[in-house]
Amino acid sequence: MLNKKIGIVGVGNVGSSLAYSIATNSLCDEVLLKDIRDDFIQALSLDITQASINTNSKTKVKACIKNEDFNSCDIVVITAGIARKPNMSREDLLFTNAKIMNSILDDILPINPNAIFIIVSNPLDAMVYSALQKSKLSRNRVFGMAGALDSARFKYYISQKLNFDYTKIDAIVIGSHSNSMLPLIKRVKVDDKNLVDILNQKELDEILENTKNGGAKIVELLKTGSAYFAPAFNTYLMCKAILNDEKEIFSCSVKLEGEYGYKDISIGVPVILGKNGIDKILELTLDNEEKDLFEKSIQTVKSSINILNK
Ligand SMILES: NC(=O)C1=CN([C@@H]2O[C@H](COP(=O)(O)OP(=O)(O)OC[C@H]3O[C@@H](n4cnc5c(N)ncnc54)[C@H](O)[C@@H]3O)[C@@H](O)[C@H]2O)C=CC1
Ligand SMILES: O=C([O-])CC(=O)C(=O)O
Repeated sequence: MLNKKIGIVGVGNVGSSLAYSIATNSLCDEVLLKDIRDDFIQALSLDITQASINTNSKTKVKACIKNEDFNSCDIVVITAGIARKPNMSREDLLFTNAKIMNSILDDILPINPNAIFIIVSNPLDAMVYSALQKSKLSRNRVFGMAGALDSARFKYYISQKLNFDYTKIDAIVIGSHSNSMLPLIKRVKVDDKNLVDILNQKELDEILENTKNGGAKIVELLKTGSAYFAPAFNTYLMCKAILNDEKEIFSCSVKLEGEYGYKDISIGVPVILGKNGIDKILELTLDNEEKDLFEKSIQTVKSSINILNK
C-alpha cells in the first residue's frame, strides 16, 4: 500500500517494534518517528531502514525533524509515555501519561486534524477517552489498541491448556484493558466445539486468570518495563486493516454512545476497521453474568476518568 504515511509518537519498545514491523512488511510509503530522544530516533531510523533493505521494502523510515512533518500522516500511533514496572498497575501511569498525551496532541492536532489516531499508552481506555476529549475528533478516528492483544493472549492460554493449534481457536476479550477485562469464555469455539464443554471450571478459571494477568506476568519477568512485541504487532495489524481497508474485526477501545447500554465511556468492544478507522461497532448480546462483568470493567475505566477530570 503506497502513498500512505504512518507517524509514531513515542519510539521506545513498542514504538520501535511497530516501526520495524511496518518497514519490514512494506506496509506504507513512509514511517515518521517522533520522540523526545532525538539522537535515538535518528539511530532507529537508520537501523530499521537497514533492516528492511533486504526485504525490498518500499517504506522509508524517517526521524521527525519538525512537527509539520506530521501534516500528511494518514495514521498517528501514540505509544509515548512511561511503562509500568513490577508491583505497579496500569492505572498508576495515569497522570504522567495523560500529561504526555496532552502535550503530544497539542503539537500534532493543529498540524494534522485529519489523521486516524491509534492510542497505545496506558491506562489505555482512559487515555483514549482523554484523547477524544482533547481532540474533539469523531470516535471513529480516535481509538485504542488492547483488546486485540488481550484476545491473542486468551487464545494462547487456551491453546496451552488444550495443547491444541491456536489457529483453530476463536476467542475474544472485551471490556477494559485492566484486571477487570472480560475474556468471553462461554463463546470460545475450539474447532467448532464449545470450550466450556471441553474443560472443567478449574481449568477455565486458570485460563481466565492467566489472560487477565498476561501483561503483568511479562512485567514481573522483564523487571524493566512491559511487553512490546505482541502489543506492537497487534497495532501493526490494526494499521494494516485501516490502510488496506480490510474491514476486519478487532476488539478495540472505542467511545460508546449508547451501545451496550453505555454512553460517554471508552472501552474494548469488537469493531470493524477499514479506511475510515472504525467502520462499525459490533454489539454482542451479553448474558446477565457477562453484563455484570462488563459493568465492573466500565467502573474501572470510569474511576480513572473521574480522577483525571478532578
Ligand atoms: N495498550 C496496550 O495494550 C499496551 C500499552 N503499553 C503502553 O505503551 C506505552 C509505551 O510502552 P513502551 O514502549 O514499552 O515504553 P518505553 O519507555 O520503551 O517507550 C516510551 C517512549 O516514549 C517516549 N516519550 C516520553 N515522553 C514523550 C513525549 N512527550 N513525546 C514523545 N515521546 C515521548 C520516551 O522517550 C520513550 O522512547 C506505555 O504507556 C505502556 O504502558 C504497552 C504495551 C501494551
Ligand atoms: O502490562 C502492561 O503494563 C503493558 C500492557 O498493557 C500489556 O502488556 O498488556
